[in-house]
Amino acid sequence: MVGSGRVLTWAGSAPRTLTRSARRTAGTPAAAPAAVPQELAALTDHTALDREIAVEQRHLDRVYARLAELRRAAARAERDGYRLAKVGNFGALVERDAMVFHAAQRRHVLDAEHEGLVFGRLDLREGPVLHVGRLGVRDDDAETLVVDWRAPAAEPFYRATPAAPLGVVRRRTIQSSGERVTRIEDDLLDPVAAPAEMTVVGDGALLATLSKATGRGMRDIVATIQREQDEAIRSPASGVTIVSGGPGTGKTAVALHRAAYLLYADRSRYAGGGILVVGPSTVFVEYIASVLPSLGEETATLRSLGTLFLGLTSTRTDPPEVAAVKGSLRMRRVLERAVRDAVPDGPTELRLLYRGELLRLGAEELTGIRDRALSRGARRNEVRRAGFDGVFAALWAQARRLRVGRLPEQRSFEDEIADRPEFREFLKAWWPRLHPRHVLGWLARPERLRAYAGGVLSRVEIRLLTEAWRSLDTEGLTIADIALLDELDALLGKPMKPARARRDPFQLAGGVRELSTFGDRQRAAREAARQRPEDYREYAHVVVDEAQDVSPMQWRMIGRRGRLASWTVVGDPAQSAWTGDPAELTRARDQALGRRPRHHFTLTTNYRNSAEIFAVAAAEIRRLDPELALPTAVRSTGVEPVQRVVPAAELAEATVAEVTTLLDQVAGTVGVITPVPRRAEVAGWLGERGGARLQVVTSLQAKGMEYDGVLLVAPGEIRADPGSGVRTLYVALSRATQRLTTLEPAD
Ligand SMILES: Nc1ncnc2c1ncn2[C@@H]1O[C@H](COP(=O)(O)OP(=O)(O)OP(=O)(O)O)[C@@H](O)[C@H]1O
Repeated sequence: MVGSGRVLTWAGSAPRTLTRSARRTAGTPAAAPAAVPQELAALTDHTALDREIAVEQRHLDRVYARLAELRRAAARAERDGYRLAKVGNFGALVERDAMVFHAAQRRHVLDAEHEGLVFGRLDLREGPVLHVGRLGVRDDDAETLVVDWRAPAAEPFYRATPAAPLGVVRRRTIQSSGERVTRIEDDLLDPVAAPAEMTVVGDGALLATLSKATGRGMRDIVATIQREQDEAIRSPASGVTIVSGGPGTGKTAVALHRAAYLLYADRSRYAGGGILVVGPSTVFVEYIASVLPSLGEETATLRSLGTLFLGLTSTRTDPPEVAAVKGSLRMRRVLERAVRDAVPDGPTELRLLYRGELLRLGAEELTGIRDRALSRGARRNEVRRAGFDGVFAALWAQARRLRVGRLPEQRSFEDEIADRPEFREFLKAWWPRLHPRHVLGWLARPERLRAYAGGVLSRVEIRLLTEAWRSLDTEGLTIADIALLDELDALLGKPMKPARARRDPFQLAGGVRELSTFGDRQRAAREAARQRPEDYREYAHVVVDEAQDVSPMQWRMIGRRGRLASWTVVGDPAQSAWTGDPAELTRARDQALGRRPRHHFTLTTNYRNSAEIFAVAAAEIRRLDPELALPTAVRSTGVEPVQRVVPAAELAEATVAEVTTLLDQVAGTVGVITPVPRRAEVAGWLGERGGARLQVVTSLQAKGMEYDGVLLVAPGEIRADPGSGVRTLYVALSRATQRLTTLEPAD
């Protein structure tokens, strides 16, 4: 494994029985395969490979036979268990629990995890051989057939290196298709302890995996997690785990595997409370959506920053300079002023004829009543009643001052007025129940924005917002607007509703555990996730991906959902498009994460890009910071990126031609990355070409994405943005696994 050093490098997948001299090569760290030494190449022996595959096949056959048995036993045990439960006492319930749990757990997970069930083997200095897989399986005499990848016993599979073999002599990665072993890849970690007959085969599992074509969705990396990644995945459950590293270092993969690890380590806490995974865009969330289900975990909630608030979906991005204003903490002050203001076009006075006298409240009095009701941080939707009471009190005082004849008791006076439809209409129009979207609409009125933002935002910033919100009604919300809506929601508050107790799906009343099987628990966790209200905020764990692009206002939005949570935060500052105040960003982030202890991890190897592609991306970011520590790309393909300049008039034609070439050259996906304003135009040029293999995204949507081939259209326009152009271009240049072409239009 990378970082642990390749032990032997083989031509093709030919196996080799170790010789003394070969063993001595173990422990030489090398990120990419070296040339095959002559002396070793001579030892190529296909029979040895077949023999090793046959050994693993025998084990796999045992595992699947045992699983079939367990499934049958589980069905039987469940039937018997339910019969027992009919006895109806607590003891019977507990017995049923014990009876069916283990077998049903295996049965359920087997259904989800059939493919690639066993993927690893450890030959240890001492003790029996261990096989590692997607779930744990024991034989009927309690012998361990497979260890769950998340169990402590599996740790050496990910952590052992030649320098610190942790008792592992040989680590083997096993690939299979259905129930058949198709390939094995070995690392010899402790050659001195290796018995003479030990065989070591393969090119190394990691490189074999990385060379596979990219699909539309991200894959899990459970079979090839690297040591530094494993340390982050298994870091303590509490507090905040912060993972940083350059492009392609597996930050997203680590974050998702960590979520699966936490669900394994403490299922009732994390499945019950819920895990929220936040990514930058809907395109990205779709891309990562299959990873957790492929690990047998379906209960996490995946959201993009544009879909975190009350079922709204926004995919539009603002230009960086506008996003910087909308994301600034100063917007809080602007929004606070807005929520205290009078409703636009609402009534400015109240006139009521009461027993021949005119009762009148003017604008000033009404404002005074509103201000008093809203004092001390009261939330507008929650204190409507106080506002109404203020109006009643003012009218009553006036009626008394005017000595209205036959004035009844105050209570009857109020009842009489409250019965009047025109009065009720007034109250509704004067103090309506407000949705955050209403108030955002007020901000889109230039005169109101100027009033709210005066002294808080600069004139330039106010102009930027005015321009941006001019199209609010026609083009809809942007991703940055969603955090403003969430802030407004917090400021406005909710109208009071009677509290409804939440049922804990993991417990029966009286503390008796109702749900006894793993299947039941999984279903209950899914059910709990479904039952969560739209604005659920009590997540047990929050994962923030591409954290470098979360604005201060967005940190506040996410923070509201993670007050009770532990956190995993992954990102790379060098890829940030944030051009606002960095101090604000730190402040908002620290506030969201609170004082929980922090655990920092840095990933240093780029698994995505070929070395040739990453060299181009690295040169771009070095324009900003020549000293920046960058990851090392592990694979070299020998294919240099293509950089073309074409006359602007020929850009469409060249785009179509280059995309066609890339679709031919790579087996997997092709991404076309464009400057934000050009996406629709470029997508139009390409039409239906490439089908599901082709995706056209903006440079901002490209965050976190990965394609086998990338065509980058007009990179110079992306770079030209003075705030974050170079960083955004760095992101775009680091999306490809195999081929990268850039097309620059020339004037
Ligand atoms: N240990 C591993 N084994 C196999 N593949 C891996 C491993 N680690 C990462 N990868 C692959 O490398 C690619 C990049 O991983 P990922 O997207 O998680 O990186 P990232 O650090 O989040 O990148 P970026 O910051 O550029 O968005 C993915 O295809 C992932 O599956």
